[in-house]
Amino acid sequence: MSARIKICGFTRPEDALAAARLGADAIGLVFYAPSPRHVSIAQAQAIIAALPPFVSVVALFVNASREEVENVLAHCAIDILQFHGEESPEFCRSFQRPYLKAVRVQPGTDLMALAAQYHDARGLLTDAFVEGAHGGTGKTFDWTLIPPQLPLPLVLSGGLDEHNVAAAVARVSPAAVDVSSGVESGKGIKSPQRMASFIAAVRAAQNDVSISMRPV
Ligand SMILES: O=C(O)c1ccccc1NCC(=O)[C@H](O)[C@H](O)COP(=O)(O)O
Repeated sequence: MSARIKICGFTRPEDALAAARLGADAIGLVFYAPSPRHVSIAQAQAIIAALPPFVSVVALFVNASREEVENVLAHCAIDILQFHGEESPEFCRSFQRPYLKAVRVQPGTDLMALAAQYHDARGLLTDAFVEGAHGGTGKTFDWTLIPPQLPLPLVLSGGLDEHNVAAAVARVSPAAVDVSSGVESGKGIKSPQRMASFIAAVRAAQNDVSISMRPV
């Protein structure tokens, strides 16, 4: 099955519409105030309103309160929640919505144990561990730290771009890839050219089934 493509960190409706037209499966909205990609509820509503049908909207939080998450859910048409901090499994599953749990991977990270704890997640999103940052860093991590038998769908992220995503897909055969910095021309400003190149690279990698390593 082909890897789904999520592009994260939109701040402008026109960029999200361009992503959808280019074939992105999902767009991510960052509800985390310290991020340069943070969106308000009004911005999120405008971005969502610009999308055609059948593009999933992912709302990203970092250690948000229950009230913050519920406020976003009350005002925006969100399909999937993404928890990018130290949220407990109980917190993640308490909204009765599909969710992704993000994990910042470094040597010693036990992804099998995390997959067991967050067993009802729609997927485990693996990002790079960077001291003092929660995400959107543009940094890659060592993909060999991902166990081949991970029991949850893998959403690979962290420093992906049009130049390395084909190798990433070939190496770990993720269920989905997630990118932010790697398709930008500025923080929160997505480049249509870079998004097109990224999506083309994912699709091209998948046509070369001979180099896929993860069993389906
Ligand atoms: O994008 C941000 O600014 C951000 C801030 C805090 C937590 C998560 C954030 N983004 C999360 C994403 O989903 C990114 O797509 C993921 O971290 C990969 O980012 P990048 O390495 O820039 O592609």
